[in-house]
Amino acid sequence: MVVLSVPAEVTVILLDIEGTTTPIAFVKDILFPYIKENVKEYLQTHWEEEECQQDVNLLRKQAEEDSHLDGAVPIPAASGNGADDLQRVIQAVVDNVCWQMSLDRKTTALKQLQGHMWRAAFKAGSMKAEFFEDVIPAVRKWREAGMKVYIYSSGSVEAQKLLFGHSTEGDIHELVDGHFDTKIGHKVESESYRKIASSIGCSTNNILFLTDVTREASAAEEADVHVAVVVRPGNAGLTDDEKTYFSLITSFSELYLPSST
Ligand SMILES: CSCCC(=O)C(=O)COP(=O)(O)O
Ligand SMILES: [Mg+2]
Repeated sequence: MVVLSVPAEVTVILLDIEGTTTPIAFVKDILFPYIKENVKEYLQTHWEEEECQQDVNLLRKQAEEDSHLDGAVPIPAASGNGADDLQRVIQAVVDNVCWQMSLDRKTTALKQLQGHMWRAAFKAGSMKAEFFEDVIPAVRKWREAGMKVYIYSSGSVEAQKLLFGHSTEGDIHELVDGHFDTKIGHKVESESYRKIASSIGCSTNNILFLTDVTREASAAEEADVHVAVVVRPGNAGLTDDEKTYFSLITSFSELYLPSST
């Protein structure tokens, strides 16, 4: 088995979710289709609620920022004049969400609505989050060795907590010390990793970030964060240069903590 030694200065392990702790297939085949199939009904049912209105307002603001993009879908304000007008606005929100999802966009607006929609499915028990089988034992071991474990995903913090609270292995939220999402900044921007370190109260070189996306690994590395790229079944392939440049692991069990036995 390949072993990657974790530098002694590392005290925090920061984990991506999709493609790292969790199969991309779970996200693409279960989480995302749930949104596409239910978004219209969700909006119709929850439209009058404060939370739903905040989600729509954020999506509308994002749509304004996206107006220069090819295929962008604007979201008009509701005039308050009748059911037809309301249905027109709801359809625009649906089309905007589907357009963003077709591009796998990671905007805070999209991720916030998705998190609110998944809440019902997870709480009803009709959806359970999948984790690769090495993840939970490894995280337990790291914590026993004194490591802190944080999550940094484009999925909203609320959605992340749903995944850890409703997994196929039960409620495992206590394995995580804290969560970050795109509200702290985008995962391909190095400043996000500096802000995360500052929020945790450590230096960037105390963090080891595990992700499947090399652009995220490069951004973290630029901020002096240690990185390893996680190669999982179903992940996008890496170029030969990426394979040579980055430390690669195929399972969390390949990480060796000098402080553990
Ligand atoms: C709570 S994760 C839901 C999946 C998701 O929406 C997503 O964008 C995953 O992105 P990641 O940064 O974990 O690769
Ligand atoms: Mg990922």
